[in-house]
Amino acid sequence: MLEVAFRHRFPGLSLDVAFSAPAGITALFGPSGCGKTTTVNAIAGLMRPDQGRILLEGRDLTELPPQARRIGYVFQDARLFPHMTVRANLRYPARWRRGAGRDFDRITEMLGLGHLLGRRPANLSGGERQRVAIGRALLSDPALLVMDEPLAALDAARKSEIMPWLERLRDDTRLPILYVSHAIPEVLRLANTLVLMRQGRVTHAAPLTDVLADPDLAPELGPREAGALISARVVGTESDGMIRAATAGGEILLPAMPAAEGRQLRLRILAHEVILSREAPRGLSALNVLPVRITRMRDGLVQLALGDERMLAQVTPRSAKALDLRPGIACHAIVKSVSVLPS
Ligand SMILES: Nc1ncnc2c1ncn2[C@@H]1O[C@H](COP(=O)(O)OP(=O)(O)OP(=O)(O)O)[C@@H](O)[C@H]1O
Repeated sequence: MLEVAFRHRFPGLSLDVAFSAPAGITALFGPSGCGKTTTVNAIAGLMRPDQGRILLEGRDLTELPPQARRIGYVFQDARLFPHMTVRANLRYPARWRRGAGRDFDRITEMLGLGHLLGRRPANLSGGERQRVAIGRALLSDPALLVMDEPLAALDAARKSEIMPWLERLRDDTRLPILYVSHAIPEVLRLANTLVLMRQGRVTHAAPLTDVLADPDLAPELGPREAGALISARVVGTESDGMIRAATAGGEILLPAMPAAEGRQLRLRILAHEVILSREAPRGLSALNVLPVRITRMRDGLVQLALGDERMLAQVTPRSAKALDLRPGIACHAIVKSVSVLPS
């Protein structure tokens, strides 16, 4: 666990930053200039905040020099040593840090680097170079991994190539990973925890699913992005190939895809893809109608309880009035489309 609480004054901006990052990926998200890099620099020991404390697994980092903090870094550009092979790059941290380099085989296997060990960075793709950079950071025996826009320099194809490796890293290690990003798709797919920053302050820090289902916060991610992430489990395949999946509020049909029974999925349901009806609808082309209860409403966004999970629907003030929508009432959520994220 990383626990950050510090204040700092620059001539143009006062920072007051406080959040915790548990194991898994914590995304630091906010507009340009809100203080993300400054926060990372304070954690790394590259700047000294006016006041505050930074604790990593209960260890106070505040007085430690950067090299003693046990933080592994991955930047936008891989920053590998060009004259060294991949193996030598990966072995590099073990030259100067005791305890580093221990899990060489496990980490190279986890990141799929085995067949690249003899190559030099110039002969790797951008995605492969980033994987080596991640491996090198992990082999420095870190207690925290900081990734500052690690995919920003990659094209879309390379981004989707490296994403599953990042998911594996998130799921296979118990490390807290601080992930700075502007990109909503990356945050949605990777983050467990979301820290929203604005003008030098943390406005919210919460599990990603809570932020996405909160009508007060969801708009901060962008007007078209409001919508929840819910979990589901594959229970069967229909004769036409469509997948039946169980959610907290009942079964849902998903587009055909190869999916074994029992597989866990994460479903992204955008607020503007959900229609609400007070009556059970009939004669609709939409396949998925879920029983829900309204829990909160704010500015055209309605939060719905689906069993013990929450989702969002977007409604116009006119429809909200016509249907007399208010917290506490039961209704039916007609879900026009669902996207499935790997889990
Ligand atoms: N060394 C400095 N001296 C004075 N002001 C600074 C200094 N470093 C940062 N700032 C101020 O702090 C603000 C936040 O900078 P920071 O780089 O942390 O933002 P950011 O959220 O990482 O932005 P971006 O997403 O564009 O990288 C800057 O706009 C600037 O006003």
